[in-house]
Amino acid sequence: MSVRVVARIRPLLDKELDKDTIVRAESGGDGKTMNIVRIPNPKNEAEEFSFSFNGVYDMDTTQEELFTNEVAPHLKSLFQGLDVTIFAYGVTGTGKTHTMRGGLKLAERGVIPRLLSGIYRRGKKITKDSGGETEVTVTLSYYEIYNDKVYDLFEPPDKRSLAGLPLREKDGKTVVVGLSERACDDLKDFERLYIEANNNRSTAGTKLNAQSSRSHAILMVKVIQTNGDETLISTASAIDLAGSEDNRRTENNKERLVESASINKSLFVLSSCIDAIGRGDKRIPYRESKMTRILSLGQNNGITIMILNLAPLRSYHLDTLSSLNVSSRAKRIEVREIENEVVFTQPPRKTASITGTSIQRQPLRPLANAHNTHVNGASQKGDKPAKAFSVYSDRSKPSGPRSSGTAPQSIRRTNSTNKRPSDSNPNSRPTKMARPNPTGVRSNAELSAAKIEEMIEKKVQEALAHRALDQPAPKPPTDISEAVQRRLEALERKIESGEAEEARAEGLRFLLMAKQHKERGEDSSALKMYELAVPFFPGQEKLQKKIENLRAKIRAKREEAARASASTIAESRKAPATAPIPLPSPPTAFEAPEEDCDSKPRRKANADSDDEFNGSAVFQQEDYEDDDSFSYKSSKAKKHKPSKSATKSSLKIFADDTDGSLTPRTRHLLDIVNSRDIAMIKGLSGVGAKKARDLVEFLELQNEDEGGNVRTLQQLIMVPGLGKRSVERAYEGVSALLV
Ligand SMILES: Nc1ncnc2c1ncn2[C@@H]1O[C@H](COP(=O)(O)OP(=O)(O)OP(=O)(O)O)[C@@H](O)[C@H]1O
Repeated sequence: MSVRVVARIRPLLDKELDKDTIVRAESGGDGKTMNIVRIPNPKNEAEEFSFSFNGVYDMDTTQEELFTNEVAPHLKSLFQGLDVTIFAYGVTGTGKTHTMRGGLKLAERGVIPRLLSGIYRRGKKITKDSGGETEVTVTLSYYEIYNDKVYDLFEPPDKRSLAGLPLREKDGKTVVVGLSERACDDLKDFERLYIEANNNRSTAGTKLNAQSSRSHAILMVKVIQTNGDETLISTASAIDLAGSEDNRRTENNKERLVESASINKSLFVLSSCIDAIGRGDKRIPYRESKMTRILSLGQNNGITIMILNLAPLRSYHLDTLSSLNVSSRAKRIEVREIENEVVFTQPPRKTASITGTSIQRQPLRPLANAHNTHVNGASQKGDKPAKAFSVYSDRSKPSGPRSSGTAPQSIRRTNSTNKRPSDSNPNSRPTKMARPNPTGVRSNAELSAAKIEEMIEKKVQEALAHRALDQPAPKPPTDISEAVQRRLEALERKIESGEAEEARAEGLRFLLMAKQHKERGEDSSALKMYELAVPFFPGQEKLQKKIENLRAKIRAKREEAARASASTIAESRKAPATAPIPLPSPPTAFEAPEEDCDSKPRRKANADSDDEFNGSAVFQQEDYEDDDSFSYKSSKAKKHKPSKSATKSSLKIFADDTDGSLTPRTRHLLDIVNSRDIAMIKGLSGVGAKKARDLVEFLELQNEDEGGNVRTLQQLIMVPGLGKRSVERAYEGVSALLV
């Protein structure tokens, strides 16, 4: 089944009543159902474009009509085990939040409260029809993606960590690690939780919308049906995306601009994903933004409904065309309608009990289609400690009075391997816990896994607090085992280096994207990416210069385009039009419209060429010579000054690089790497899941025209995060396989 795409045109607001409207809904072939949106060609008002959708809702459509037609029919499928994803997409101020959340009055309630109401009603009916044998429970997770960071909306903002919650791929699904989950028994519960959580959402007034969402908000409603020892879990996700905005119209200040650039970037990636899926590309750039990773359009099973929100106003003309264009392409995305399977519960493990209630360790299990890892931790507000650092924490949380007993405690998915949770969870580190304790101070076996995690988290908090105070962290307590101690130290080291590295890597990603946009001739997008890179490289004069040059170039292009269009109009007044005006390719949500008429890929050979990125034009050599995350990209510079690791490598395995001929082993290793198949890559010795993901992410950022592939082992060791030792180990592993 394809993604169902419906468009909704919002009415004029009071302040807009005198404004010109240009968007119309029309019925298609049968003369009854509205499924066409019409909008004039901005270059020739006499001509109209039409876009067809699975449904079109005009200005008079009520909240109830939209829900009844588009969402209610899928409630049955949800209870049959299908996941349902509904997301609102559109330019800022077009009514996404109104559609998804709506107002407080009954008639104004949006898709989300109506969805919950429908779920409770159906759940009660199922329980009643089964004579009370089937129990239906509902849990909620709610998070936002703000500036490409994930934050739990059930946590107050002051408890957020700077880095946000990490994402992990698990069994082909993206999960948010450390996200809380709340039991939600009825609509009253829901309203309380939802209103409270929405207060934590990042919104702000902009010129285009007095209460503009500055983040993408994702509500996950998990429906758990239990009958004896059988459990069926399905998830309804309701997503209110932030709106794309043209910053020449928003008059956004610096902070809003950063948010806006991040919003626009993620929406641009979404439209690139839609394009890539439409073209049938092998690689879809999901990983370039967290939102697209989570949304996983075309990869998620179940039912997906995209609601395109439109404003009818002329002032939105180009933006409206852009979003019409993106969403009409989304219609072609196929989604597999696969139901979740019924699974059998297993008795709770006795050892997992800490507080008297039975609490199971299950942070990273592939549970349902949840993005959530605390399946049974339907925690109450205030239970959760401040998260200043995101560690894998499967520490059981004390259940609040309401939460205990509401969410099932021991649900297992059959699509996970038939292992016990701790077996399939790499973070539970059972081997470390089982190590003998040479100090004899305290046996590891006496520590529960949850206790260890608690100690680690406490330690991490302490380290962070001391770092903030610029004081050395205190010596660790002596009553912990050596294994735990080693892990604590490793974590501390990670904290020390992690944040800076993460920030640098993010900055470099923006630079790389800028380069790619520039090479495609998309100067406005390139400019945005350079601007996004600025906070990561403060005071870089060359970067500033680059931005200024690009701005000047865009300005010059606009002036030239204006002159050209003025002369075309003059010409056309002289001569009658004979040929039809070709359908322009509307700008993407991210592109400045002016570029659209001239967005063909082209290469420049002037001084402004991005080839500078391969040398030190933007950054002085000393700025990045220690930065191996940048060194691979500086391949040309490296030719002149090979890295120490490259020149000094005495290893025989690197010898076959030099004469250009590759041994079968090297070729085999590079084939695995270039396959970009994470499962295969992480199977290499010395390359874990994280390195595999980073490697694939890195490869995806490489330009196709630069080859896009790693061709030698020397290049492979220069890939950020790998290094010589990992490559040697991977090579040795391949050797062992081939021997
Ligand atoms: N169908 C509708 N009926 C009545 N008012 C609407 C409708 N759709 C939107 N509005 C009003 O339009 C304004 C903008 O809507 P909303 O905040 O939902 O836009 P948005 O697309 O979520 O914007 P942003 O992306 O900036 O968050 C609000 O005042 C909202 O109440």
